[in-house]
Amino acid sequence: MTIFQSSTWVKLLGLLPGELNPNEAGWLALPQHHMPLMSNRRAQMIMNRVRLFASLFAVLTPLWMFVDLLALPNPLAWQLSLLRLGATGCFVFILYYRMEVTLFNAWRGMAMLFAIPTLFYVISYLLLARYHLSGVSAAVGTGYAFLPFVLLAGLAIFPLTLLESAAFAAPILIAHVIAGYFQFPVVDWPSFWGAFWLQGLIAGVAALAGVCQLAFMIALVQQAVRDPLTGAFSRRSGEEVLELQFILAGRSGSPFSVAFIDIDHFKAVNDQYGHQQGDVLLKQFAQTLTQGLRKGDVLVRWGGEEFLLLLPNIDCQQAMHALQRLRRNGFGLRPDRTPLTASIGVADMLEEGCNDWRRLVEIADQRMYVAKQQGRNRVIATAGNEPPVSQPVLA
Ligand SMILES: Nc1nc2c(ncn2[C@@H]2O[C@H](COP(=O)(O)OP(=O)(O)OP(=O)(O)O)[C@@H](O)[C@H]2O)c(=O)[nH]1
Repeated sequence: MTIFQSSTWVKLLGLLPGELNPNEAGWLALPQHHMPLMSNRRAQMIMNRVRLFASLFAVLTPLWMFVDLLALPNPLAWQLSLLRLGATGCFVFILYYRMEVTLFNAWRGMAMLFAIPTLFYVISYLLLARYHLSGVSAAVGTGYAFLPFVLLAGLAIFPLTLLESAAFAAPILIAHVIAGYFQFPVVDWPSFWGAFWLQGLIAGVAALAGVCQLAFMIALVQQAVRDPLTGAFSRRSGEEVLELQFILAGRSGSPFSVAFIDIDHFKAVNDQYGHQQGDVLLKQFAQTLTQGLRKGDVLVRWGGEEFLLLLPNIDCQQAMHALQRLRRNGFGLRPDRTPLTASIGVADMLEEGCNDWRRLVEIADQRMYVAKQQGRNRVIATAGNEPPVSQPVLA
């Protein structure tokens, strides 16, 4: 049993938005299984907030220079002012540096953003430690010691997993220890460890805030991307995922198959048993199909009783095997207890030499029609002028 299946974890999940199911709870701890659409939107959000933070620091950092010049002795005031100008330049650089929206680049942006004030803190701490300040100067000097607290609190504005929060908080906590280490003989150790403990607490609260943001973001993305009846991806978000996966497969040169699935004789269910019963059947069909999918496979409700299955990293032949497995599990039962069946057309991006996902879907759709013409309840995966490869009727 993993930690994500434990009863404590499930109880904790009860405090989170209902859109998160236990399988997705691990998304709050680690980023590696997030669906691409979710990662993309999160990356965009993190990059925007990095710019927001950088613009705030780009304004506030030089402003404090005047206080330093008025309150601190020279050359300390000038050294700190130069340090501030350097840091401001770095923040402005982050503000205008454009990067492709990927999660990796979002992490890079955050790393740069937090590295600047962390270094600033260590250097300023070492400069200030050379002076015995008193009165207003001492008060201004003490203000520098609060920077790690501000940075740790700042982590709270990012929708991060627990692992990411820990990774970004660690260098700030380490910087505090390094600053203390360099001043070993003169540091007041009880105050030092008291401050460290407080920083740890703030890091914990910020991590919680980040995870809550992430949970609500996942809930909103789920609501926005899912078809409310079946829980499959809606057509609009499905097109977005399709485009993204198509580009990724094109870049890596790996196969990418799509299966166009149309339920057989669905109109008859509506006509004989009513639209509501038809809805129940659609829901059951999507749920059964989803249960049999591998991680990374995506089911899209393309329209009415038509679904599109996106199968990254597998070619037509492997897709046929996957579909065979799904058909063996069955798609549920019709109201008269006979098995529900579907006609399926499959196409692989590499095999078809497609450079447009729309064309790939069109080919799979045409093959689905061939399956219908050949008597339904089968999978067709080769071009029309070749002998059709169809699987035997299972129902
Ligand atoms: N209950 C319900 N029915 C829907 C929904 N969307 C589309 N439909 C119905 O799905 C039926 C599709 O019928 P057809 O396209 O004629 O196809 P079919 O009866 O499945 O026959 P074949 O595809 O040829 O096997 C129509 O009656 C639509 O009204 C929905 O959300 N709920």
